[in-house]
Amino acid sequence: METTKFSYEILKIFLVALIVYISYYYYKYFTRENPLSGPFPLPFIGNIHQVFKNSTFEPKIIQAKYGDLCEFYVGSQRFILLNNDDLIQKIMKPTINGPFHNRVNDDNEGLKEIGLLNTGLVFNNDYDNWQYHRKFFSKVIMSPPFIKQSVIAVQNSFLEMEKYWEKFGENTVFEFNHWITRYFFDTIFITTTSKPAYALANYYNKLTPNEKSTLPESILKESSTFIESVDAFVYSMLYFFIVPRIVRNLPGIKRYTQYIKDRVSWLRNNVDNIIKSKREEISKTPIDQKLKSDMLTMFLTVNTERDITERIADDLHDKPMSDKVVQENFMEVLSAGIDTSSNSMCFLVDFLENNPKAKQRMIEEIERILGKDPNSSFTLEDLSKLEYVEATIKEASRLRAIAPTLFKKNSVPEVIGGYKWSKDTYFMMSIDKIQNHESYWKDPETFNPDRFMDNPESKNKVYMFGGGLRKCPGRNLAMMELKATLAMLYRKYDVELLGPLKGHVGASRKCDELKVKLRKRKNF
Ligand code: HEM
Repeated sequence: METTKFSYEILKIFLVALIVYISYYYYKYFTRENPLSGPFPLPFIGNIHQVFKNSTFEPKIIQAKYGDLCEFYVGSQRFILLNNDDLIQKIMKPTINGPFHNRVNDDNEGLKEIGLLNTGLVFNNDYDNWQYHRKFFSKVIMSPPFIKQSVIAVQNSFLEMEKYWEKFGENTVFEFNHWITRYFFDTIFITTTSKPAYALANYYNKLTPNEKSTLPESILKESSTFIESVDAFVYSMLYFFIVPRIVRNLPGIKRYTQYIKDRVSWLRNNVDNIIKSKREEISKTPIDQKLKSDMLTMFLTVNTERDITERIADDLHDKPMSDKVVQENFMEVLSAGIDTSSNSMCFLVDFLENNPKAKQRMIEEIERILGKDPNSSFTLEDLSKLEYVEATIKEASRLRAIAPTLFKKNSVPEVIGGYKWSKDTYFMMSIDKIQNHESYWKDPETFNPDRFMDNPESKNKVYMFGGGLRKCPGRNLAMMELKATLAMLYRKYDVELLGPLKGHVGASRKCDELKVKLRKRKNF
């Protein structure tokens, strides 16, 4: 009897709390600033069920129904969805310490929980701290010596990948997306640490259990778990940012939340080991001997007596970087630099194989500029002459943006789309829609790299690398890598697609499956 009464009291409290929550939720909704059209939100989830379809984030569905300036909710968080180029001009201006500098609010509990708020670059709201990291990042990654070194690394990785392809023979079905992820992983890893990761070799060994290629001792014990964890780390950014705590902790979902947390902490521990080993290498290198010029060594020596960065840091930031800060920067290089390039490459192959005329034109340019010998090496200067290849990359990115949505928020009240918005409004730019908007692009659905050759100005309307002060600092490196990879693949191989590309959109657009056959070209 007592127990029944107690349960009844608990139920009563629960119901009252629920009614208060729902009433408050809808009070906030009906009194919101500048009501726009958009789907009606539900308590707790908002419009999650309408923007996520088959695990894919699809704000385009909202735009199609509610227009270029509209809104939707995730939980109780309101997002203003911007779907045309005019609406984002102010946000994309590179203004120092401008009002749209940050992507997220200072109090985002999810990003705090996963340890991503105000660290590194991506979710760093502390302008001075961000500026220090950014300066360092830009000076290293965008510097011609670093990119020249990467041109060599990318060619070496491709040669290694081909060696394995040759062993399999021409009738093999290759899971292109898996090969290319490992190829970019090896390339980025060697340029950032001077150490080989052997991700390609490990993958080859996994596919051929009877014919193992022997591997020397590596700094990285488990390259496939490492790649999986980088993947989870990238996903954690969207997941912890967007999914409300209450949903993350629902029975069933909680296990998945824990899985992501475990992967991220596994990655952090392993990155710490790499840093430790690099520190040891530096301390064991005699003082009169030159240190390696990789990115990790730069991070670890900046503002020390062995600084190899030629004082990239400025007088305001004159302290060495702690291991924690190095860990954050290094994880951002891995998370931002591998998936983005490998997924771009998969979508490019898919487009080119479905558009033989553009492919032919691209191959002609490659052969004209790099020569007919498919084994000859090339330089950064050679790659910079590949204009049609660049147009192809832009066009693929226009149609299948790797970052199909970008978030920004305003730190002071601002006017966007004719409405004045209070500070801390979330704006979501639908890059997918903006880059396919029929009011700017002729035949937007058609793959046509020539549009950039005929009208070079329109390149500025493609936001492959975002915009403003936070535009991707890896853009020169990424463009070089994509051009080089397209050139090495297409000057030597005929690619046969064995089915449609399968993919989805999570934190970024991802290729989940691309099966191909690779045959050496007949004329070679
Ligand atoms: C095809 C390859 C790539 C694509 C499509 C890409 C795209 C982007 C985009 C769209 C942004 C957001 C910009 C904005 O908010 O306006 C971004 C930011 C960023 N990217 Fe990339 N990226 C690529 C490769 C790389 C590489 C190779 C690196 C580093 C090695 C890198 C490092 C970063 C970092 C650190 C940020 C955050 C910058 C900040 O907040 O200040 N990315 N990237």
